[in-house]
Amino acid sequence: MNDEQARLGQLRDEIDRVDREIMELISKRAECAQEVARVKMEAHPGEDVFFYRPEREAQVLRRIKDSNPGPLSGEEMARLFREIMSACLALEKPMHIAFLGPIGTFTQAAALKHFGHSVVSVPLPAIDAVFREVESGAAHYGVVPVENSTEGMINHTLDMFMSSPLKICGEVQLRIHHHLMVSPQNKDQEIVRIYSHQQSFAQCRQWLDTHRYGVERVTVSSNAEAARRAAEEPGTAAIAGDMAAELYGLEMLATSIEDRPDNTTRFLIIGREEVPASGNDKSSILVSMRNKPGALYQLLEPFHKHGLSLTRIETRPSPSGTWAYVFYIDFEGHVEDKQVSKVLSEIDEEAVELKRLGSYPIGVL
Ligand SMILES: O=C(O)C(=O)C[C@]1(C(=O)O)C=C[C@@H](O)C=C1
Repeated sequence: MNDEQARLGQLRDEIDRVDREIMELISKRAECAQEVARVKMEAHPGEDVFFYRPEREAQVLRRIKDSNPGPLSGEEMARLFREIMSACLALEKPMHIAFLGPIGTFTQAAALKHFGHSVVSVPLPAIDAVFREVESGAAHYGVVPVENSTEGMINHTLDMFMSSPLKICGEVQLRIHHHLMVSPQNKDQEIVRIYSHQQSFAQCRQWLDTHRYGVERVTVSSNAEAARRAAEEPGTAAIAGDMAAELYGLEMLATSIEDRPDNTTRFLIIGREEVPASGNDKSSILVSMRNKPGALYQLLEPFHKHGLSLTRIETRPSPSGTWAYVFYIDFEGHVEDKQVSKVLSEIDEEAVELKRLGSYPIGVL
């Protein structure tokens, strides 16, 4: 045995020993989670117990990120703990998560990033179907896209909140990388058609105009559907993400072709109950004001007066004649905070209608 082999042998023995310790500790943690489930059930016999605690998960992940000693990055360590917590929660109660499908979409990637892989993920064909699945109780939570840094708001999601009783329970951001991909059998063929979702075409417009000018672009219902078609049809390619490429065994012709290097989509987690404060939260509301001069000023003034940061304000057309404008507003803070309740009661005095969509932890991962 040479020096290298001897040294590698020692290090691998050490890794085996550490792995055993990690396994014992993870098992201990899983037993604690099982005990937590027993305590929750005993305290609420016969009731619908909420095993998933978004505020607690955000606190755990923040603590891990902040106290991580390295050499792994804080993000990487939090990702590992995300999966451990996901497996612990599945022991308490397997969670059903509805998302805008089909399998292989960026929304599924966002759902797994937020909840970890130990959930039952339920693909649905449309944003309103995700809302319905959660409203009916068939799924515990849902995941829907709400805004993209290149293309702006996903209005369909915003409009759903006007009529839905669901609450926003969390948010997750995903860096979106688009790739041009083909079936390995079609690799050397000329591409005459590219399939993708309309949002992805929009996010890759300049790249396409420069590198695939004149090739037919066909819009389909999702990136995963684009990948499925490219896998079957000779002479075609798809623009989609890593998950779809893997699912349909496609090969990349060009990677990360999005026009903006920071292309990011924000997704919302929707559920049936309100989330207690986690210590670093955001809130969302829908407000309709009377159609009179100074209405927007009246709406925004309480935020300034009480020192609350707005993170987004969007105007949407009213669904009925009585609503002149509907504003969708995100701001920092939780409804349990004194400042937030002051702002909301001041807005309530002036507004035609104020709908609290929920307070939820600012995305950690
Ligand atoms: O603290 C709880 O209430 C738990 O159920 C434990 C635990 C965890 O594994 O840390 C699991 C699931 C919850 O979503 C939050 C935390």
